[in-house]
Amino acid sequence: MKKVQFIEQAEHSECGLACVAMILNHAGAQVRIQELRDKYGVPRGGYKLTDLKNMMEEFQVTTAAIKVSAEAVGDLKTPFIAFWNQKHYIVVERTKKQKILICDPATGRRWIDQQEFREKFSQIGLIVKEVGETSRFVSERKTNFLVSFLLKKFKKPLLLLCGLTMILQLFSLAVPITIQKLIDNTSFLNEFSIGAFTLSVIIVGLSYYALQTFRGLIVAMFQKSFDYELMTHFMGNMLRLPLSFFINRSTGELIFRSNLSVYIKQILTQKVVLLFVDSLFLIFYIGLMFYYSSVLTTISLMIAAVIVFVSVVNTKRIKNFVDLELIEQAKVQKSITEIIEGIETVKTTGTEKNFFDSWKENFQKQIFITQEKERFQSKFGTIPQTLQFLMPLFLLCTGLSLVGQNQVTLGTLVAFISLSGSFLNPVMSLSGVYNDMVILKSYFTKLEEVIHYPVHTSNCKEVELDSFREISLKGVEYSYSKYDKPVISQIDLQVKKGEKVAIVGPSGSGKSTVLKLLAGLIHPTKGAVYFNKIKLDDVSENTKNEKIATISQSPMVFNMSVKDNITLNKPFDYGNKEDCKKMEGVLEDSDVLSIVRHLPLGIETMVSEQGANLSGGQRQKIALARNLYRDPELHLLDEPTSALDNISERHIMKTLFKKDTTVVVIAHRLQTIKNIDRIIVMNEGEIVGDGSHDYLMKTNVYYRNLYTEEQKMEGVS
Ligand SMILES: Nc1ncnc2c1ncn2[C@@H]1O[C@H](COP(=O)(O)OP(=O)(O)OP(=O)(O)O)[C@@H](O)[C@H]1O
Repeated sequence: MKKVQFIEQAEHSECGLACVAMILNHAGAQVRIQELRDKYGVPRGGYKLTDLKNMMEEFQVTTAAIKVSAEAVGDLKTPFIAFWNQKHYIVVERTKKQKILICDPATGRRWIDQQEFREKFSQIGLIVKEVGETSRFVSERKTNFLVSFLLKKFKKPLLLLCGLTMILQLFSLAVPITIQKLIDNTSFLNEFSIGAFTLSVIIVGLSYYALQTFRGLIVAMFQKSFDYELMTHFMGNMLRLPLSFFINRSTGELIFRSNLSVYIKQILTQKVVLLFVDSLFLIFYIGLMFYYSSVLTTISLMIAAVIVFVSVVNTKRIKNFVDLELIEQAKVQKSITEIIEGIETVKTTGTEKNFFDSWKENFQKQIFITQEKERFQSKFGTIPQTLQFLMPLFLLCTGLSLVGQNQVTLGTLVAFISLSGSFLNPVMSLSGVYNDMVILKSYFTKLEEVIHYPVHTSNCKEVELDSFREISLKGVEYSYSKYDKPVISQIDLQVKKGEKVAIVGPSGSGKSTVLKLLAGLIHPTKGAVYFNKIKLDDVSENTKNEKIATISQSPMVFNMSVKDNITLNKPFDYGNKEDCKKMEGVLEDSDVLSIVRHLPLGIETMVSEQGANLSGGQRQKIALARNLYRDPELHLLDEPTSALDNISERHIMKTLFKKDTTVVVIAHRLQTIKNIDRIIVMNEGEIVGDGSHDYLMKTNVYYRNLYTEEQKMEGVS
């Protein structure tokens, strides 16, 4: 029966997508989860069963959703998607009388018993009815990144490494030949003189030492540059990824992935080079062994075949353990990151024990799997080692009888045993390396998602623009996933140079989404955003960075000085009058002056990680100062003063609106934007009002309601 290729979910809400990918691949449509993610997106709450059905239909795999009891699943055609625990999807791969093999995208492939199945199965399944021809869709494969990366950047050191390893192998080949000559041919030593022989041994020993040292140095150099290149590639790519990539992904999981390069480089340098060289040398060894004795060679080859067989069988199981281990390790990393990031909430809610227990549960699972892996390795991984240990004894027994029959000389037997030891080393390392290659693949798939994630690029040449004249949204719609209702729709909005526009509306009405679209952080699913009548996607990053400055709802302050947080590491010269004047203006306008006045080192005072030594309002002021320092032509501000007191808020808004730059601001207090020229009112993803406060109060029921509600809350009649 064809096995289901297990696919792990990368985000908490993509279990459905992973199950679809597993079923589609099983049906013959080679599709990766990343490709489905790009095509359908990932809704925050996950997919409905009908969405999964529709997706598979697009690949010509017809399915049917059925209600079925846990007892009756044995009659269903496998694999199928099962609704699990009322909140999750898994694939049921096989059913036996007492056991069921499941592929859970969150925890891996495992056999479970009937009782667990009965407890967790939510009695709904999606079974495959028919597989059409066109499902044999083969997506365009990227060339193997690792191979092309290695060949492009490390061809020379790798060749050098292979060359050196080959020379070192030749040394080990020379030893048995010499032993045979010494034992069988006593005149051999006379031909040479003891002194000359000893000298040759010393020279050979020194050369071996020099070569080993040189090889070690090359390995160290290769590891350093491989680590550097892979990580810079990973980080470079990660920073270029669109915001949508990070929206539903866990920080801990991403950190965990970035750390995998350490293992990859170790496996690559210590094992893969050996694999290449060893496989070349096996042919030499076998040839020489045959030359010495075909009977003994046959015995050695049989033992080697058993070793390879056992190792390959073991490897499959070990790969399973490694996949599970990686999933659990990532979970542990995720929970640690979450606890550290949310330590304030953990403390204020008094939930230290709950978080500790949840971390402990994950950690226990992780170490349990590691222990299972180690136990398996000690039970079965040692079979090849035992055979390796026994082989010289087998050879000695058979060899001695051959010596008795004068078929081989004693010297040949001793040389053969030494040679077979050297022959078995590559066999052992080959099977070990196969193991490592399989593990390497598991590690690498985790990095690959970041490395291969498509970066949003424009088809046209990017346009540089001198100045900002207007920004507009035309017929814009945005949804987080294909089957989700759009969170905003039919948005037409034009903001001209110099305008001050406020966006207001109830929570969840789509204000931040509009702002993110204007900033180019996300891309419309329908319609387009225009900057000076040019599609925003076609405008160069340079222009966007220069002309637009955005503040998100929870701006980040970094672990650097207040000054560096404002300049974001751009050069700032205290000796330069203009730099100082600009900074003074910014500090005054953003009211950061009131903060730094009380700090011991002024603007050189260090801010803790994530601004932990500042108040929420102080962090907002610094973020505003950062925007002002950039001196953009368009400010996009998402509730930039929500944590500020009324006085600071009024001061900041007043200075912002006084400037001749264009400002689009989402406001949570209507009082502060009452006097602005233009207010956009949003409700349920649509623009329902556009005009001045007075105009909207007269004509717009949504705005009037918002305003009067606020007035009531503030106790003004
Ligand atoms: N990552 C996400 N995945 C799916 N839906 C999302 C995601 N982020 C936001 N939404 C949904 O999009 C809709 C609009 O959200 P948005 O943040 O734009 O509203 P908002 O008006 O700015 O709200 P608030 O005033 O509370 O900030 C909401 O219904 C929200 O639940």
